[in-house]
Amino acid sequence: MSLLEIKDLHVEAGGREILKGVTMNLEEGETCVLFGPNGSGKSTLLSTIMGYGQTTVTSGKIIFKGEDITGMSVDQRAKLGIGMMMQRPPNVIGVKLGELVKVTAANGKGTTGRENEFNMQDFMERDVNVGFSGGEIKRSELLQLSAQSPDFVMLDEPESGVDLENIGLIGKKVHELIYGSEDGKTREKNVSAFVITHTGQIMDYIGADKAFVLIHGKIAREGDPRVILEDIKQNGYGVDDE
Ligand SMILES: Nc1ncnc2c1ncn2[C@@H]1O[C@H](COP(=O)(O)OP(=O)(O)OP(=O)(O)O)[C@@H](O)[C@H]1O
Repeated sequence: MSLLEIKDLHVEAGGREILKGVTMNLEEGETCVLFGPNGSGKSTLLSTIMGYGQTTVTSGKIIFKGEDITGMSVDQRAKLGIGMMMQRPPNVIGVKLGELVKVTAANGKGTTGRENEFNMQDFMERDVNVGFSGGEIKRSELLQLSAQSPDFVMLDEPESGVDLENIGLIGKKVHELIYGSEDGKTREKNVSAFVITHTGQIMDYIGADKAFVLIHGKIAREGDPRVILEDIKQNGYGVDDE
């Protein structure tokens, strides 16, 4: 059964059309990766599904769990079970990470008190994201997602900017978010996921069922993630700048 259906989605930002008719389907329990060159609209697609950011949907539809969510607010979408790890989340001055995690857990299905697992114990009294390094932001975003425990999780380049020591931690926590366990031996849940990756590194930690390639605001290709990744590594995206 389809969990997410995107139908001919057109999105504008800054007076320019960024998404030019995206149509795609994500099945329940499926993990999909999204490849594409810089500036092709990947983050815009994820933010538009989340309902976050300064973009305008000019036409098309986003259907989640059979419901048209195109015009819904971010918090309505979060309540329906959508969660997102942003590439560059905003600083939230005056709100401590610990407070945010508590509120998120109260509205979601996850739990609090897990900061040690994410190596975030020294950050709970700090304002959200203020002065956090790139890797610290990733761990903080994952901690918040674990408190929300969404049914559908979108991750915008979870491995980018993460050092070699922390990549294992991030990979395990992403695995846990999707399957309910860190080690991959047991599957307590099967959350659906949509993950942007340039390198495919995160695929060492999660089983990707399908890949999409977004080029110039359109899905140019769909298929086996490993075949597509290998092809991109060998041949590039084969596109010129517009
Ligand atoms: N609010 C905005 N105003 C103007 N332009 C925008 C806005 N948001 C996004 N864009 C533009 O839309 C294009 C797509 O951006 P987006 O961040 O979605 O690309 P991406 O595929 O995620 O790129 P990358 O791989 O570099 O992260 C870019 O050219 C970006 O500058």
